[in-house]
Amino acid sequence: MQANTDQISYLTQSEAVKARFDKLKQREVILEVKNLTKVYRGAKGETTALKDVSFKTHRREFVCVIGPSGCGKSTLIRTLAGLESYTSGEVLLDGKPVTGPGRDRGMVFQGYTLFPWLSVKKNVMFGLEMNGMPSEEASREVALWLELVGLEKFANAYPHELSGGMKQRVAIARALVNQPRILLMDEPFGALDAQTRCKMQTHLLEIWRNIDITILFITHDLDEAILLADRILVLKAHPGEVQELIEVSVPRPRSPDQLFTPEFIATKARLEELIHPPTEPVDEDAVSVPSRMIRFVNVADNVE
Ligand SMILES: Nc1ncnc2c1ncn2[C@@H]1O[C@H](COP(=O)(O)OP(=O)(O)OP(=O)(O)O)[C@@H](O)[C@H]1O
Repeated sequence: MQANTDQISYLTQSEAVKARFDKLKQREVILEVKNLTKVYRGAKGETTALKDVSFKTHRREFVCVIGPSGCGKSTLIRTLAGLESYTSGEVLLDGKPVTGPGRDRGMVFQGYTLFPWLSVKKNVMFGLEMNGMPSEEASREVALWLELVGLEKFANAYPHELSGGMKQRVAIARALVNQPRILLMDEPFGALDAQTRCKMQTHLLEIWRNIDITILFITHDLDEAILLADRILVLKAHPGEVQELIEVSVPRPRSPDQLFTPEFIATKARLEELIHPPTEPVDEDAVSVPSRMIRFVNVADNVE
């Protein structure tokens, strides 16, 4: 693939992309986060994980959240899921405050969270049955969602018989079967190999195109964020604050073939600039490589 080196600004939008954003912003707001602040108080003192974070997500919008380690991505998604309390601010779903977990939010995590003792079908049915849906009806519902994620032939398989990508497809079906208003995804493809990850990204876009779902997706991978998102929320760390909410100018439909287009390159350069600024303060997780390495074995030959 040849890189297209024509330089454009990441802010430049074609007429079609601009028209799409204009339309998107007219859609109803599904999620509104207003001045969200979360302070953890522990033995070592206070940590402001999120400070005055504000943004809106429109119906059927795909928003990715990126930022350096410790910028509060997990805290944000856990708060939106209702699994974490917040110190101040507001989280509104369809205009109503989020006060705890609810079926209106579906969750998909990086770790495989399927019940190993249940079949694929039973894993997806679990939530419906817990909510009192009769088995026969739940079974019919599940069949539709398994078809959507391409796993209808694996309904009776058990999680240990599935690949990592297939397990995540089950997790997506399980989250969607409750027909949530928003799907919250915390690095769902982070544990997959590069090829499976790429297939899953394409598959997720296909699902998103076909159903009425709004997605908030956390990732460390800049290419993944650009490939998937309408807008990318960039957070900075210590404290976790919004740096920029970027409208991705890469036209849809998206595919990995766009990786070297001017829009993609310009957006990625901007994200790199925000996440790895030249005068970056000391990163607490950075591992420094010692200039001289201790040898633990007395080998006669050098390997290179
Ligand atoms: N339970 C907790 N108690 C105290 N501090 C916490 C707790 N959970 C997170 N933090 C702190 O809050 C900040 C944000 O953490 P969080 O895990 O949300 O960041 P993150 O962006 O998801 O990080 P990573 O990308 O490394 O997973 C960090 O400084 C972290 O040390």
